Parts: sequence; structure tokens; C-alpha cells
Amino acid sequence: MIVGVLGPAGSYSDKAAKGWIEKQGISDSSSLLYYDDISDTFSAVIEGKTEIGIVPIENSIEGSVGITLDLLLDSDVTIIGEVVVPIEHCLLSRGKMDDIRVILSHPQALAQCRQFIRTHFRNVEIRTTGSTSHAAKLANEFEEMAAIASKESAKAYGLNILMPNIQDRKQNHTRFIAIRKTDNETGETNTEDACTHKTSVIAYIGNDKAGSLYELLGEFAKRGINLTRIESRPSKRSLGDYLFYIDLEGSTSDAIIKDALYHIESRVSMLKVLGSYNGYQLDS
Ligand SMILES: O=C(O)C(=O)C[C@]1(C(=O)O)C=C[C@@H](O)C=C1
Repeated sequence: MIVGVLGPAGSYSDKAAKGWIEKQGISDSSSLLYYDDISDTFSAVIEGKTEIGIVPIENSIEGSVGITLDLLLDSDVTIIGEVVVPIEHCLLSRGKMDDIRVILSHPQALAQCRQFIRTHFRNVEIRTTGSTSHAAKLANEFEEMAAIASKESAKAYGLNILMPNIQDRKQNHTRFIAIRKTDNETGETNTEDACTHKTSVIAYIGNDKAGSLYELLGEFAKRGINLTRIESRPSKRSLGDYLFYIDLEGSTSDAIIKDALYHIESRVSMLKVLGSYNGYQLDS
């Protein structure tokens, strides 16, 4: 199986993909293709260059990965699994602390280390890169550059770990999802049957009247369906117009979930079922 992921090697996405492949028990028959950004990873899945893509969706410090939410709406993909990865950012460089003039990293990683940067590097230039491992690769070329990236990146690009665990909160996790091209023949969104524990949907209510969201959520509440996440995202049509990304416990093969979604469909302008799937948590 070919799995596409944000690279180069050493990114947290790489770690998530390797963890997911191992949990599936398909390590021997799988290979990874690295892409420069999350959009390219989605495109590779849609164009059939990779069967699966693994992309970040949410971080416990910084929140949602907007591009992933947007592409889930616009692309013909199904979520088939999730993997939660502990994120331990390190300050990496070829040089020493005093040599550092530039800090490089992915914007999500920089945001997760905001206080650290403010405390230790007030007058240092900050540059963003496509991934944390891309930052580490660049830092290998110049002594005055440091990267915020994983310990795997330190090893891959021959950098010293100047400071480990520099994120603003010790507990730091990113949730990644595994996506594959939607099978339009079957319209199948359920990938795990009996053991599936979560379903993700996007709803666009499309009318601005009192109680619409309350009524939508009521369809879950009155059936005792537990929601694990709800997030609003601009619809990009006009200011104050939102889509709702909702995760709930259960699978679209459960009669009760089917029934709730059926009733919700008649209350909203658009309902997209992203998939029913299973998840794993990796150790650090
Ligand atoms: O740059 C990486 O290493 C990634 O895999 C991307 C990413 C993200 O977009 O959230 C993944 C995990 C961390 O939260 C920081 C960056």
C-alpha cells in the first residue's frame, strides 16, 4: 500500500503514518511518498498516486489545521482512521545556542512554542517552512539557523538537540486522519463495521433562524449520541456564515446514527458524511 504524507522524512506526519501502518499490520507491504504540503497529499489520494493520505487535523495547543478542514469539505475523500501522536518539539541546530540568528519551523509548531520563543529568542528572526522536518533539513545547511522539530528530524539531518520539549505545554498531541478516495460506486463511508467508534460529518445549516443549531444537535441528544467535537468554520460565502464540523461516537452502520443523520438531512442545506472509523494513540 502506498501512503502519502507531508515530508520530508522526520515530520510528525511521517511518524503518524508509520504508526498507522504498523497498527494496520501492513508494514511489509507499504511504502511512503513524501509531499511538500497538505494539499498535495490530498491531490495524490484523489489522483490515485497514493491509496491513503495521512494528514494533521487538530492539535491540543493550537487547535484545528484549517487547510485540512477546508479540503475535507471540497474533496472526494473518506476518513478511514485516526492516529493521535504525542508532539515533543526540540530546538535543533548544527551550532550552539549563542550562534542562533534565525528560527525555522512549520507555523503550527511555531504557534505551539510561542512562549518559549518569546522568552529565549526575542530578537531572532522567525521563518516559516512547509513542515518541521523541512526546517531541520534547512538548519543543517547553516550554523546560525535552528529548527523547531522532532528528535527524529535531529537524527535524520545530523543536528544537535539544544533543548528538548520546548512546546508551551508539556501535554501536546496532534490528531491525524487517514483518508482515501471515496468509493462513489458504493458511497461507502463505513470502513470498520463492528469496531468503528467515531463518525465525522460536516453540516451547513444555511438558514439564520433562532434555534437551528440547537435543533440539529437535539437530533443527537434525543438519541443519546455523544458528540466528541464540534467546530465552526467560516463557509467563505459571507462574514458570520458557518459550517459545523461534528464528530460523534458510533458508526453509520448503527441504526440509531443512521436515523439521526436522516432526520438532520431534512433540517440542513448540506450534510457531508466524512466517514466512520477507528483510532489509535501512539506512545512518545
Ligand atoms: O510539520 C510537521 O512535522 C507536520 O507533520 C505538520 C504538523 C501540523 O500541521 O500540525 C503536525 C504536527 C505538529 O502539530 C506540527 C506540525
